[in-house]
Amino acid sequence: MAIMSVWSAQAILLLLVPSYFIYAKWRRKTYPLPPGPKGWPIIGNALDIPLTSMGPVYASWAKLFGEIMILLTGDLVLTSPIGSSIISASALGQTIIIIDSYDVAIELLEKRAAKYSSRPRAIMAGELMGWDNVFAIMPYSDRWRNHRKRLVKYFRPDANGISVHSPRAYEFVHRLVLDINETPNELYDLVRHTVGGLGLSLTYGLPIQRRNDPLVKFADTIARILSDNIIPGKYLVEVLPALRYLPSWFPGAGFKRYAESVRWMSTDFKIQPYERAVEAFETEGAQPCFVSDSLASFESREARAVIEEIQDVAATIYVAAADTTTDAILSFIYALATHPELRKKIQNEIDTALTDESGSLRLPTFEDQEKLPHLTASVMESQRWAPVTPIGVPHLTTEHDVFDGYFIPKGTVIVANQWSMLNDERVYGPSPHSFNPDRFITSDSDGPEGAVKVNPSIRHPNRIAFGFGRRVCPGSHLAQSTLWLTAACLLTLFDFEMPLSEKADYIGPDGKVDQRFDPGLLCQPRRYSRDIKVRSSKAASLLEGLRMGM
Ligand code: HEM
Repeated sequence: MAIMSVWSAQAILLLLVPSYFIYAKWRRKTYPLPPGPKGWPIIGNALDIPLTSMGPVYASWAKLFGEIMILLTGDLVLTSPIGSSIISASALGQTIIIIDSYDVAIELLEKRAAKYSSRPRAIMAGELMGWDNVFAIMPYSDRWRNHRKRLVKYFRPDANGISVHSPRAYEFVHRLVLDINETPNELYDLVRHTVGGLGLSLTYGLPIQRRNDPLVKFADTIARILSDNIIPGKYLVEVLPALRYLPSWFPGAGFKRYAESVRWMSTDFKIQPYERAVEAFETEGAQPCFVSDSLASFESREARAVIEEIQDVAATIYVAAADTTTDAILSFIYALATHPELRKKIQNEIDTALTDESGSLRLPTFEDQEKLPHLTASVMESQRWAPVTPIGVPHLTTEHDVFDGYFIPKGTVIVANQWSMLNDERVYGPSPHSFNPDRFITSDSDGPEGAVKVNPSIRHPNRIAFGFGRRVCPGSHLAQSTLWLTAACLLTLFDFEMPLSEKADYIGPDGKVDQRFDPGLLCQPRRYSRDIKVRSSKAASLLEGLRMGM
């Protein structure tokens, strides 16, 4: 009996395995890949894949390569593409799918998250330079899940959606406005230093100097090297992984020699600040932080593994938080410096809401958000108009899928074109390339005559700007809180102007990213000159009060 059942099991297997492959092949044949540009043999679309202005270029593909509509006009038959919310391309055998619509992003990245939540292999930055401990680039796995859980637990929001770390955000933002008052020409570096310092303080609890803090400088150097080397397409080894086995001395293996020369950085950044944090726990000046909080709630797993995990997550925080939040703040300042009429409108709103009966002005707090709808709308609009991550961070599929009649193979790189979703006229109204916070404003029927509020029925840009599904940004509450508070404090205290010749939209008239912005993976206005002054005597006395209290 037993032998019979082994035989029949084998026979079934013999029949099933080939049938599975035939079925898989048939399915691939039955369902085509989504439409997209025609590629060359072997290299596919490798020469078409944009390395700059990706958001608008991919959006133009979505318009161009959709289904064909046939128009009959008299004897004439015209064909016109009607666009597609999902398109595909390939580069050296790697399939890439670009999602151009919010609804499709929700369907695939959120509702079918179990298949769409991995990340493409990062050979240069991860495997060769040693940053594979950063969970933002880890594949979908238990290791990633454990790391992410730790970060989510610490960076949670309160009941009003504000980061639980808002007291530390106040401390750093108040320091920032004092520093800008002292050296307004250093605005760019001061914002960077403040955001980095806040991230490191929350992670390691170490005291951070107001300027030129050595830990912030070290972290900043490292983050720049990492972000320069994570650019897709920069290294051939990303598409031909076998190249990673070339010996370092081999001609053309310069990438390996470079990776080896900077590999120490990933180890040092993981170990050094962690050890300093642990030593500093008992010393004066150290504050509660991610490391102290995580070590206090040790779980039953082996100690060494837990410590490694805490070190890894701690190292992830700076690299994920610093550039992104800095860029969001700099884009906001750029937008308001080039739209003086909007800035004045918001400052009037601030004066009305924050001036007490005796006529003195106070600094804004998170409790003021509802009283400052124009300010909140302008923060939302800056995230929509110049999104920090125009094409998000790519996901990778871990199973075959079929969507809307299209085949999406396992191992496909999925790009969510956030820029395109944030420029959807059907959602955000006409002229989406222009900076116009009023698109988020509506009348408030519960308030006094003429009162306005943020329109809750227009999709909040944060719903798109922080990504989707199981990989959605776990630092979004801290980022939003820091951005709103910085914007509110800056507008309360300062006037900032730029020559009108410097005014530009993120997207220029040619449909590409304007030269005043970085056209790469992160959107950042290039260094700009502007004139910053304290805006009134009330603002000056507020700054003086703040200085005395520090
Ligand atoms: C304005 C500021 C920020 C923006 C626009 C932003 C945006 C994003 C986006 C688009 C993703 C990818 C989501 C996806 O794959 O679908 C992401 C991931 C991530 N972000 Fe942020 N982020 C910001 C600030 C922060 C901050 C302050 C932190 C840390 C406290 C943080 C930590 C992370 C981490 C760890 C990931 C990787 C998540 C994973 O792979 O599971 N981010 N962020």
